[in-house]
Amino acid sequence: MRLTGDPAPGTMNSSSGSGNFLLVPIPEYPLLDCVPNKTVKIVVLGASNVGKTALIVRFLTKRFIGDYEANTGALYSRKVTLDGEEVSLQIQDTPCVALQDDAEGLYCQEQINRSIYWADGYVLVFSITDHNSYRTIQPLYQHVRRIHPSGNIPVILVGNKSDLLRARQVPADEGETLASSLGGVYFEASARENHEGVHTAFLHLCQEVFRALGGVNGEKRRGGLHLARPKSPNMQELKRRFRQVLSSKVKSATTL
Ligand SMILES: Nc1nc2c(ncn2[C@@H]2O[C@H](COP(=O)(O)OP(=O)(O)OP(=O)(O)O)[C@@H](O)[C@H]2O)c(=O)[nH]1
Repeated sequence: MRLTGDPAPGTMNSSSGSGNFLLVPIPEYPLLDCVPNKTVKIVVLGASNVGKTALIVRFLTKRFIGDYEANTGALYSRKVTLDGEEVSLQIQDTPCVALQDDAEGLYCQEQINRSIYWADGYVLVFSITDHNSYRTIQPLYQHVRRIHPSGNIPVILVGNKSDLLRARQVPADEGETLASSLGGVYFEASARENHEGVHTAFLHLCQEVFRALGGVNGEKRRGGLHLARPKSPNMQELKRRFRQVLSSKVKSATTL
């Protein structure tokens, strides 16, 4: 969801007492200043109403914000310290995805596909109170895989709304099993009640991405995560050149 209000770019306000915060994406410094290879790009994906925006806002501001409008996909930027190094973190909020009637395909806007392509790491969110939102995760992950068919996909699975235990529809062990089948870690969190859980989850993914990109001292692998396989050598062309070299050698031998 998008946060309510239309404040001037670069501002963050709270209307005191009402709990109705106004917030826009806040680049803490111009995106152009971002140091290549020290930018961690994360996208938050999931079904409708699972708390994607609430989680991002909780992570960035330590606050829970209750009033939202439909999400148009905001990009948030922030500096974080990872492995002792200052890194530019960008978090992309997204509109919701939904299962198609056959429950295997996804309704997924083009804007989301672009975000998936752009990102280095993925926060897949469902609500523990909504089994349908849980069922979207596997097809959603497959969708990410289709966009990044090769290589490592840093991912975490977040079961949000853990404060609503009485309404739980997805047991924690189902979340854990699913996360490990995707090669990620499962976190249960409540954007409403708790900052620590949300912080731990996001930071875990940031670290994973940062290390995958090369970390502090490692070889920089930006793009390496998503690099298309190098083209295999063109054998026809190689043979043609080989014949050419051979025939020129034969010619020079016969002319001696
Ligand atoms: N109880 C509870 N409610 C939450 C929590 N997180 C979000 N909500 C509420 O759930 C609703 C949806 O939250 P959003 O953050 O807008 O969810 P979203 O996934 O961005 O929604 P879409 O825009 O539909 O994609 C809002 O009413 C939030 O106040 C949580 O941890 N616990």
